[in-house]
Amino acid sequence: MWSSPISVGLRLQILYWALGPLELGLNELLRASSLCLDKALRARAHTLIAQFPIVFIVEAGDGNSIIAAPLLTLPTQIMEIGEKGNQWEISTVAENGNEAPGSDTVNDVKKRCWDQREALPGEPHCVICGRYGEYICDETDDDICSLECKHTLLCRVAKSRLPVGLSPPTRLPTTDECFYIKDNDEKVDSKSLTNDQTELLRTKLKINVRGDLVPAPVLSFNSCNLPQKLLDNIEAAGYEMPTPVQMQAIPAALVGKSLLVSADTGSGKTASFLVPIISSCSKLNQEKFSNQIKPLSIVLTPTRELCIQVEEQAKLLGKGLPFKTALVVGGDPMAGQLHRINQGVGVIIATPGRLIDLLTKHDIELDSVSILVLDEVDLMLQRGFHEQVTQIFQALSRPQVLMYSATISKEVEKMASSMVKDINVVAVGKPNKPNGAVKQLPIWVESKKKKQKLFDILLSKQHFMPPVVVFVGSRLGADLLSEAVAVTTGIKTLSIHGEKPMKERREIIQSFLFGEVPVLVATGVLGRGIDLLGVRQVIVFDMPTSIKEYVHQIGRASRLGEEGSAIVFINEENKKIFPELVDILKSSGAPIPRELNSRYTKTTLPLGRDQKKRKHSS
Ligand SMILES: Nc1ncnc2c1ncn2[C@@H]1O[C@H](COP(=O)(O)OP(=O)(O)OP(=O)(O)O)[C@@H](O)[C@H]1O
Repeated sequence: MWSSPISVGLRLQILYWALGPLELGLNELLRASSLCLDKALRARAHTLIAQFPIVFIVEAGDGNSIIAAPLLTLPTQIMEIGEKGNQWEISTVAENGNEAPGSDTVNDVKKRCWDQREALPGEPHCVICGRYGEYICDETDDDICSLECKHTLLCRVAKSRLPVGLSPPTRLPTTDECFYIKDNDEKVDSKSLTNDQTELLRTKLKINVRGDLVPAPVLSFNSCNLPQKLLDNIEAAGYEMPTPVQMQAIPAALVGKSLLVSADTGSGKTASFLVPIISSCSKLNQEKFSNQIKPLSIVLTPTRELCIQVEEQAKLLGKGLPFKTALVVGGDPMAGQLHRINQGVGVIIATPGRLIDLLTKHDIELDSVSILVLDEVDLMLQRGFHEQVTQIFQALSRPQVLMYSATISKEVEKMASSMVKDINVVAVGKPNKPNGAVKQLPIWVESKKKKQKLFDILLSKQHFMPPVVVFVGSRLGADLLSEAVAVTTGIKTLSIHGEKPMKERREIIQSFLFGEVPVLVATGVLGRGIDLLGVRQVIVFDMPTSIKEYVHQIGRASRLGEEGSAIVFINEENKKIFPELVDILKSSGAPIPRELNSRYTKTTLPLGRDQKKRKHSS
């Protein structure tokens, strides 16, 4: 056991680095301070330790009494920070995943999750944290590692039994790949990372980058030279640390790179373009163009709902800064939108059709627009939107272009590169795959039995996890199904689709998010980008015709890596997407229904010799 006291009163910092086998000098380490005694942070840190070999370096806030040096030679250490009298005590509690020598907790029931060791291959895993599942929870018969995880498990079970309409679950910490850093004084200078270190960091964060001179990822919002007010707003929004896509995209966008970014649904892509926009606009407004009344940036999204949501987030992050927003969507009066733009705005958030309408009917100068964002870019470059987007693009004078989606194909990449020269590609995680936190449960259901199956699920205490979004393929279908659900099950249900007036759509989403209505039947209008906090279950009643839309729809069941589930109805009518669906299900480790498997095998396996002959002779 190694320990060292630090006098209370000194601000403590935890510096850490996912080192792997690499050895770095202290000066080369990323500097990142954080409130090390915060319980949630410690829990998260321990999760990180479970994933990577990490060195924790602890130093006092005055920067002098660095006690990290001896640790650098020990690549995997787990440190505990505790209070003793008026001293903080720091001790090694584990090394390389084993109990630390002298630990007296070996035979006791483990209290906390991080007291438990990693599970070896073949050993039982804790259903909550994945560590060694040393105990069995009597109430549920699940393997668990500690009292702490037992408590979490029982809370979850209790929550899943809550009656319909109660408040949505609280947020869990962000994904494990996220690093918590909150350095108050010292700025992390990513330029000081060597190429090898940058590569290592990107590998750890599953970031892939193509293009020239893309800056290294940052581990903290504080490292981005953002206006202090913006940093305050980020903190007030509860963003303790950047998500991986934000770590890479924010610094790259801030140096003016045009980007094509793909990352999982619910991984924080919106803030990764809003933060650079707000930063540049408010700096411009403050420093040079205090009287600037021309719009400085444009965000285009495919739906009104998404525009509203992006504007809300922009307002939240831009609060108190010289940065105004204008929402330009159909359904709201154009005069008000025009008036707002003429007052001078930092960003116009618009659907392409309405913006073109506004531009053709009124004289709006866009020559000051320096950033254009295409959210859900794969959809924006598809027929229907492509022409409008090109028209808007041509009205601008060579802006920096930031394009985002969870699904970006090679074809979209080609189109993006032909539209914008020297575009840099940033891909976080596995491209075009569903968010791994969403458990997919495909069920083979014949079309005429789908309604009954849905009612059964909604009436089942075990399977119904409100609030639930049910995705259907048509507007009429949405209305009819929502009515049928309400009548048959007695559960309050509403429908939402593009034919309903804007005001009504807003109210429906609100009552759903407030828990007044536990089931919402929606068309694709809610399929992309919408951040339905609290929704952990999606039912895909009508399988969309494209696998991309499927990935987006089931993505509504998880935000920032929180676990969710998607029950998916499939049958013969979806055969066009069987190959892609099977591929997605296989790569996600999801079960594949027998009927799907046999049909897929029939349609995709190369013909055997006999079959070929028969085919030839017929
Ligand atoms: N750094 C952060 N820390 C904590 N929460 C965050 C952070 N960044 C974003 N969020 C929250 O995470 C949620 C998901 O973010 P967002 O909607 O931007 O995801 P997305 O990647 O755009 O998803 P989709 O592909 O579904 O549109 C939002 O509620 C957002 O407020």
